[in-house]
Amino acid sequence: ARKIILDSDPGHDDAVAILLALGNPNIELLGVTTVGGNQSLEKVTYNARAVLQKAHATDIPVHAGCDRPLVRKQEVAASIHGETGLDGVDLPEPTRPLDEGHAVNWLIETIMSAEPQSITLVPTGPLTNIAMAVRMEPRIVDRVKEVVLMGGGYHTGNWSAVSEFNIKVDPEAAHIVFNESWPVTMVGLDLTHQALCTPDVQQRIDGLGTDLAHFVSGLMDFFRKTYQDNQDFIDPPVHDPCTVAYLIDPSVVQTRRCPVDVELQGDLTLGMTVADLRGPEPSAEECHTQVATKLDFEKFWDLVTDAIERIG
Ligand SMILES: Nc1ccc([C@@H]2N[C@H](CO)[C@@H](O)[C@H]2O)cc1
Ligand SMILES: [Ca+2]
Repeated sequence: ARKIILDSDPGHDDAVAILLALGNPNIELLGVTTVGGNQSLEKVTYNARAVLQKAHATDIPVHAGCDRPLVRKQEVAASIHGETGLDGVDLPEPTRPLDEGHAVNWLIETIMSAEPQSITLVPTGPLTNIAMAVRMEPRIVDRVKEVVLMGGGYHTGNWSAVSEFNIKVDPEAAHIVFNESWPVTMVGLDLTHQALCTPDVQQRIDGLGTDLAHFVSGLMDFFRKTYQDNQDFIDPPVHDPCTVAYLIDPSVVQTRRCPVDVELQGDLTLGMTVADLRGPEPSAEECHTQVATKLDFEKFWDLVTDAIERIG
């Protein structure tokens, strides 16, 4: 199984990413680290613990990380995820205490003590923790198998005309992550806006009939409402689990190898992930970054539904 660490800011779609990682047998979730993003660090950390509790996964460690971006002031997405960061459902009280120690230290220790190339980093929030880890221990870059992150977009934005929330709230951190030599797969909005939780999809999940299934359906009800009210979508795009789905079955997500860098200076373009799609596709030796382009909608939702069913 593919060993992964989810660095997240739950968040309705982060919650689904956690469940997909827990429920799919091809993924071994080593732990969850949290970062301030969709809501405050305190709130997203509680949410991560509560989602794991909901899935009876109290063996999974949760470490809290950075509570704000490296340079800029914190910006949350309460308009989308609500005041708690996971509005719309009742959360169980976590029984597992928050794990001791800062997430950045745990990330470094875990990666440096593991078999080289055995751990995949899956960030689904702002990249503050990952950037800090790289600066504290540069050797993790060569030991991590790859980074598959939800963030950015090469032809669209959601927090400005051209930039995506996870990148825009901490563009300096993203610049660090994209410019290290490790393999980076950017699962951006171009891909994740295809991962719509349509009423049919939601009914299929709800129809599993379990408490967890109804919980996920409740998350989607709230997410649909905020996406309709604030982003002019009919159905909510469930961004974060697209990263895990790609790791489970690469055929679910088509990719295109290309240089990607992050804008730090632009007035209009701050946080934009600029992908150079011109010319022939470079090789992996020439270019360490690739972007996700096309989702296999049916396969994706099969994986999500199957994972929820397996958790029970
Ligand atoms: N409008 C909006 C803002 C932030 C997010 C969160 N940031 C990423 C998508 O921009 C996902 O990780 C999701 O958790 C989703 C929608
Ligand atoms: Ca997220």
